[in-house]
Amino acid sequence: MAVATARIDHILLSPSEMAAADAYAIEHGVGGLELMERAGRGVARIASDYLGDPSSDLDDVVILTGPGNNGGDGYVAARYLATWGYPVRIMSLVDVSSLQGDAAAMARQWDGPVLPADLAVLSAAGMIIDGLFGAGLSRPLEGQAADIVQAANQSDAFRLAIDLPSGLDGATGQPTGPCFHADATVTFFLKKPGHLIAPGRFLCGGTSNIHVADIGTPASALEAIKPVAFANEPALWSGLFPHAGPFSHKYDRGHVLVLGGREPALGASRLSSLAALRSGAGLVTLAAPAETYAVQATALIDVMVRKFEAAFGFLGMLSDPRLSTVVLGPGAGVGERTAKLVEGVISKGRKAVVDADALTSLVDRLDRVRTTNKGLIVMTPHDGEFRRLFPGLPLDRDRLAAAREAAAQTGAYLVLKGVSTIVAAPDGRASVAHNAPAWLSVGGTGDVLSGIIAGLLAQGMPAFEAASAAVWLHGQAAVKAGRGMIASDLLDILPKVLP
Ligand SMILES: NC(=O)C1=CN([C@@H]2O[C@H](COP(=O)(O)OP(=O)(O)OC[C@H]3O[C@@H](n4cnc5c(N)ncnc54)[C@H](OP(=O)(O)O)[C@@H]3O)[C@@H](O)[C@H]2O)[C@@H](O)CC1
Ligand SMILES: Nc1ncnc2c1ncn2[C@@H]1O[C@H](COP(=O)(O)OP(=O)(O)O)[C@@H](O)[C@H]1O
Ligand SMILES: [K+]
Repeated sequence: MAVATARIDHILLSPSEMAAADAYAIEHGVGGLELMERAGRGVARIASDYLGDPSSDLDDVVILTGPGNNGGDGYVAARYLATWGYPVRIMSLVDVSSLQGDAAAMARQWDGPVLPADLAVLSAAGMIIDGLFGAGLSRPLEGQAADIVQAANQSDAFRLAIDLPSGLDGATGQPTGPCFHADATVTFFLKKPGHLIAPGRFLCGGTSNIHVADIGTPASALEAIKPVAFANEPALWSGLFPHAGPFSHKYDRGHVLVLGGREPALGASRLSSLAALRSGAGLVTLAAPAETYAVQATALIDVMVRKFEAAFGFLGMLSDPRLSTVVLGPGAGVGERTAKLVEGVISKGRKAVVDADALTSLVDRLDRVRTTNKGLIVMTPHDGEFRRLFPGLPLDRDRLAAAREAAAQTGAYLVLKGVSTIVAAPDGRASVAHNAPAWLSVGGTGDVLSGIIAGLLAQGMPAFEAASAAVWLHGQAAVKAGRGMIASDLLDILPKVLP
């Protein structure tokens, strides 16, 4: 399938990959000035959508321009908006004579007012468009740039960012220091990871206010760039999503084994078991530690419950080759006993979803997992678990890089949970979710997620797509559940969001 005809809008490009795409466009006959013309026109279009029709009582649109091409886009947007009848002024951070290349050429085409930086003007603006810095941001804002951004943030004006809010790192979604707080953002060709990874997504104005303008970059640019980051949307994984066919048998649809939890978290493994069934697994067995058997067998109707006394009893269940996928962790208890079970499952080559207590049990024991690994492992840490497992990785500075590095180090698929859950594969691919509502942060939802992942793995879905699909479905079910949701609500709603 040629990239040019495939759906591509879920692809994310880092700022350096975007620079390569721009260079490719220029090499292939789309001139730099033409790219900038289209970029600025795209910004003007979106700005006019937010502003409404031009009228004499509109407050000024102030376009902030900086030293690079982001400012060049600002000059183009100014020209279009003025032509369409909006009251526009440019406020330039730099002396216009210092501009170079395309930006200088676009500045020459602007014959309207150019003001020096003046914080008072900002407080009276109706809209502030940020063309200070975009993908070329190379250090934290300071001095006058920082003052302007802070004054813009305090104004009542609508704030629109060109490409990226100034001060936001497009690769990581982290502000590098002072940062423009946009109500909306217009970017070009494709989004960048920083548009989706929190807090970047919120600094850009939230998913529904992040717009992508087509500036003529040929999709064939992606063949050379070979993108490895994706927005977690159905286009990424729906082609591989398992669906029961007319002749499906329950054994074709996978059999998941869930390690049963212990007091006080017996419900955690029940949530995982039911989520695996809801996501389409044909059979689910919960392996209950003997003292919990009666409770679990009474509580569960759709899930089979088997009793075990010791590690060998649990691992002995895997003599049934149909038990292809195991969930380890929810409510399992932290310590050597759980670590041994994880090691045993992994050494038997089963697909393993390693979550919660099983992850904490692996702290300082990750090497054992690496050396016994014969199968496919998906780890689902939240920040606390991630920090304990991978203390050297830059979680606070760059979640995407941290998740990728953890996957590369362990050979496992990483699901780094949080506001914008990241799935990272050992081969470098990563997806960034942007659909989870804040009310998903309630006890037990992580257990549901690990069950969905296992259910999809058991049906043969490849791990990167299975984990990404599970994260998306989990978020989507939570959106549909609405505020006040509890983890078990997700089980009932899941069938309604399945593709
Ligand atoms: N063909 C294309 O490429 C297209 C590009 N497009 C647009 O171009 C934008 C990228 O343009 P760009 O590469 O010129 O970078 P931009 O963000 O304008 O700033 C770089 C300048 O800022 C400076 N600087 C950086 N940080 C700083 C700081 N904290 N404080 C002070 N200075 C700082 C930096 O200086 P330096 O790092 O070299 O010292 C350099 O001078 C992109 O976001 C999109 O809007 C579209 O038109 C589509 C076609
Ligand atoms: N602010 C938030 N917005 C959206 N999703 C969130 C937020 N905080 C947490 N989540 C999600 O909630 C789930 C919590 O999982 P986890 O921390 O494992 O909880 P538990 O162990 O209680 O099941 C994860 O899927 C995570 O991505
Ligand atoms: K900007």
